[in-house]
Amino acid sequence: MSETIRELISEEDVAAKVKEIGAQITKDYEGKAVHLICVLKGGVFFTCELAKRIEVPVSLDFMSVSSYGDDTKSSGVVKIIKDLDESIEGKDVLIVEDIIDSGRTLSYLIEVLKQRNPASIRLCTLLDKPERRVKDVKVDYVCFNIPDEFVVGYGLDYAQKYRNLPFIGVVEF
Ligand SMILES: O=P(O)(O)OC[C@H]1O[C@H](OP(=O)(O)OP(=O)(O)O)[C@H](O)[C@@H]1O
Ligand code: HPA
Ligand SMILES: [Mg+2]
Repeated sequence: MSETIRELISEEDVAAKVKEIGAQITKDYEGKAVHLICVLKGGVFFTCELAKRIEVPVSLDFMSVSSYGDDTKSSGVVKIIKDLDESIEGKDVLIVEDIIDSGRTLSYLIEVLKQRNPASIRLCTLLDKPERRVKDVKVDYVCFNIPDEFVVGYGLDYAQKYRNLPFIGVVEF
């Protein structure tokens, strides 16, 4: 069975919105440094583009969690595959995600990171699917709200494919 991809958000629209959110973050963190935590693998493209649009000092760390495996449905179990390299104690942490869907991944991650005493913790996501929420998550920065469809591109995968698409597309089976 092979799938096709229908464009949902163009490369140009993503770039413009990332710039806008970067400017908002710059304003909100004025006089501080921001410690970005990229949630691998999906968050990596967005993190790189967003970091370039933030004009306060930025540091970066990476965490890898997985709940979807190669499926379009969450397993419901979030696993830490790679933890952070550095302590976040006293830092202003901004978690950067590609998508909040059921909310399971982020509600788990926020609980884990809160225990480590950061000065603050906020969440920025490229995409939000609010209709699908199972776990409540407070999202501070959202680039796009999207309908309940499985999307790929700009870091998001279906069975590890399509992460490198420069736009956001819907998978049609
Ligand atoms: O809100 P949720 O329902 O928990 O879904 C969102 C999470 O699922 C995806 O990760 P995935 O487990 O597919 O790992 P990946 O980023 O390596 O593709 C996505 O990148 C988010 O981290
Ligand atoms: O729509 C999606 N696409 C890719 N990965 C995902 N993980 C949660 N939702 C999605
Ligand atoms: Mg995935």
